[in-house]
Amino acid sequence: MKTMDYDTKQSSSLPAIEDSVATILQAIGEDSDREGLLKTPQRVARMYRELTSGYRTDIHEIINDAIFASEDEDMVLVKDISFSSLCEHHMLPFLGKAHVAYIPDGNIIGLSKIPRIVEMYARRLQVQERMTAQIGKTLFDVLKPRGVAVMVESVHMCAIIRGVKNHSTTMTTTSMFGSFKEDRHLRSEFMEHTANTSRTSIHW
Ligand SMILES: Nc1nc2c(ncn2[C@@H]2O[C@H](COP(=O)(O)OP(=O)(O)OP(=O)(O)O)[C@@H](O)[C@H]2O)c(=O)[nH]1
Ligand SMILES: [Zn+2]
Repeated sequence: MKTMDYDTKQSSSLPAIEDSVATILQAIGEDSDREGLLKTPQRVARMYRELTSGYRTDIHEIINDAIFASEDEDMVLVKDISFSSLCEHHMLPFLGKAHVAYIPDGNIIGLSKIPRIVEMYARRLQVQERMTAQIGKTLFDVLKPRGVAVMVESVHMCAIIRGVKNHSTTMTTTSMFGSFKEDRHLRSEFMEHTANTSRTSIHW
């Protein structure tokens, strides 16, 4: 498979994150030597490594050649893929669901690979719009289907626990490629399928 630019950053330095967290603890007036905080810098460093693992994910390892020939030409829709990401402005979580559809053009992809692509882009510092587009573009590139549609619905902690403190707002973003971009009937069909999704589970 051809190597493509998936905007990855390979390194993550645990000691540098630990030092920075210790600095923050001191800066907010905490005693970083008290028992409850002794291991906090290491825990937080491991947490950030986990939450940003998508920078170090290899798309080809994920796909693992699970692309299969198929005559099917109808829409394939994988709904309610749960994810959590970090907003790049505040480094606070935003979490919700992604819905991904494609129209095959000779090939289908292993079901689990779509949530894995979502995870790859969620586990980075993101804005929801870019994450939505990256998921769609990657599926469009690796599978080469007739079209791809992605919808992401989420709640942003940075708008809930701080700042505007709006507890009921959700954000919905879409990204369309190929036939979904060109054909508004196809787009409407996708929107209808995703309209019934259970939004309550991502309400705060
Ligand atoms: N479009 C978009 N905006 C986001 C996303 N995540 C966070 N934001 C917004 O990014 C903006 C950053 O605005 P700034 O004015 O620079 O930061 P701020 O002073 O903390 O802003 P407030 O949240 O309004 O207090 C805020 O409006 C956030 O709500 C996202 O995924 N997409
Ligand atoms: Zn934010």
